[in-house]
Amino acid sequence: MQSKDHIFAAPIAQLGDFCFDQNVAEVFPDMIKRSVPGYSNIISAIGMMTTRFAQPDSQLYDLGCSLGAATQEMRRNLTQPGCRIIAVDNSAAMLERAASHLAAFKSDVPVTLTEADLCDIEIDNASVVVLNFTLQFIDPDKREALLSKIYRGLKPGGVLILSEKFISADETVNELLIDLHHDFKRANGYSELEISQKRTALENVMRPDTPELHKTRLKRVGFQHVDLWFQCFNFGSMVAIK
Ligand SMILES: Nc1ncnc2c1ncn2[C@@H]1O[C@H](C[S@+](CC[C@H]([NH3+])C(=O)[O-])CC(=O)[O-])[C@@H](O)[C@H]1O
Ligand SMILES: O=C(O)C(=O)Cc1ccccc1
Repeated sequence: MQSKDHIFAAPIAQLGDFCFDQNVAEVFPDMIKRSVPGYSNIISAIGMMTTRFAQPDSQLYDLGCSLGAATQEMRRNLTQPGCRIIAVDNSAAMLERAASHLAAFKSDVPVTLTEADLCDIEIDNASVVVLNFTLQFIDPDKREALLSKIYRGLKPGGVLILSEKFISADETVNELLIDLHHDFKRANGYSELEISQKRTALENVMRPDTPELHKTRLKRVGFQHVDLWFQCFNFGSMVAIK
């Protein structure tokens, strides 16, 4: 049985910053499905891109893996021999549950779960790197260094799939996309209170960039081919090829 997300359902007197603790890990599959438009389409496409971009005897990275949804989809779609998936998160609660979720599926592909800050890990011999809604939680001043490290760790022809919440440079469109996202959450059963409390809790921890900034930065660190391949409201996914 999967637990339903009621984290922001009751009024919270002293609303702290959102964090990926045990309570969030417990309800995470329900939370992400009801909160992120296009999430399941993006997970499927990560599998499809794995089939295309994985190179024999290389490493695949799932950075900010949470419960390992992208890891599982990569593992299921991996056809090349000699590969290994490295799934990294800095939340112990998430990794604990990721281990049991992944153990529920049979697979010959080795997966290493690593508890670490993405800013401290090494990336090497990589053919596929996934940042699925994770870069938005990294300190904005550290984003370019992280992307540069990923670029250097990728093999020629390797791919980075970068999914994010976006802001729009046009204020009117920005407000429209935020409103449409709130409509999406309402349609998925979240109340006004849940929507507004979560919005406040996320303010200091999730700092989205514009798609234009993402594209310029990916090119600046060296990626030759960069574009958006999916967008639904203010959520989307980019592909960057070395
Ligand atoms: N500095 C950091 N170092 C490592 N992990 C971090 C850091 N900051 C945040 N995280 C981790 O990044 C994940 C972001 S969720 C990713 C969903 C997943 N990719 C999915 O495809 O289901 C997205 C969301 O909840 O919107 C959380 O598990 C954090 O613990
Ligand atoms: O719920 C929201 O409003 C979001 O922006 C997405 C989200 C989903 C899961 C954890 C944190 C943020």
